[in-house]
Amino acid sequence: MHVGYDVRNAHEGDRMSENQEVTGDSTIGQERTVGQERTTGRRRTTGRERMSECDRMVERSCAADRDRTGGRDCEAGHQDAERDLEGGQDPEGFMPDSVRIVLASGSPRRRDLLAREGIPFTIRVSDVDETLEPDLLAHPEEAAKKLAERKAGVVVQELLDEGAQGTIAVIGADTIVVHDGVIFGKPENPSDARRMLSTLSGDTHEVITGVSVWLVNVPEDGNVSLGFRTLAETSRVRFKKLAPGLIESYVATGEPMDKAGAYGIQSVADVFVDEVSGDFDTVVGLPVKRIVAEFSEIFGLAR
Ligand SMILES: Cc1cn([C@H]2C[C@H](O)[C@@H](COP(=O)(O)OP(=O)(O)OP(=O)(O)O)O2)c(=O)[nH]c1=O
Repeated sequence: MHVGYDVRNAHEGDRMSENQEVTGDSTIGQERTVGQERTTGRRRTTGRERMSECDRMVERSCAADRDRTGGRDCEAGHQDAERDLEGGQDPEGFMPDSVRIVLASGSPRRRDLLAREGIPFTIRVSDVDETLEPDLLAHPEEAAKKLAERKAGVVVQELLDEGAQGTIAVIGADTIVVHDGVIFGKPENPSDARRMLSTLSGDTHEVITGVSVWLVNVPEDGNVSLGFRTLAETSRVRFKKLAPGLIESYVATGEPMDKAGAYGIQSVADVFVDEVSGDFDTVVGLPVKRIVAEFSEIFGLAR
């Protein structure tokens, strides 16, 4: 299967090159290597608006897709691009000989899940504002996709700012818990964690993980090509009735604080769970099987 990217060469309006003048602060994120050794040139840039430019690009892409697909969502639009490529049209000659994979995440769960696939990758952690615009709060799947796009996009911009060369696939992801249409991210404090767990107790909720994969190609002539595709996977989790004492002692461990919905199904909180419908890894934070299947060409080139 061809990889479904909305392929574009850098051109007026979509250009993301190292020459670009943007403003805002930008401490380059830390990069760690998993699977094999790599080094990355780093420089500090100042006064740049990297994120807003990536956001603008995402918005333009989604709007263009909506126009093109008669109102269907961004993912559907990108699937149209996939079909174009499957039809043998790859005018940009986008698929390279080898790809470097970057996981744009500080989540140890995502690192472990991707490492399990035996694919070499580096980790790049970036500070991304995860505040959701009010209109997205009512559309959880779109919200997870948007945050995943932001996380990958900010790392793409950093890499371009640093003058990275070659072909790089950047993966961003975001996991949210949704109960009765209300989005639960990470708890703000222990009492927020208690509130979330009490709400989830004895009921079923969804866990949505959005994943955005950006493919960037910077040949020696500096003519940047860039495409991305975003998907979301949903699993349903049914919780047992949780006794207040159990919630209290779990919150006291501190474990809920960095997890959407205030629990980690992969650890002691598995005792809260009656049933999972759907992919378990999606709940933990990364639907790796789907990612590897849908982006098999990229991962094949990275091995
Ligand atoms: C529901 C659930 C979530 N989680 C975690 C996965 C994510 O790490 C976290 C949701 O927060 P995210 O904002 O998706 O991710 P993150 O901030 O941890 O990492 P990054 O943005 O750098 O990629 O919750 C579990 O580990 N187990 C679970 O059962």
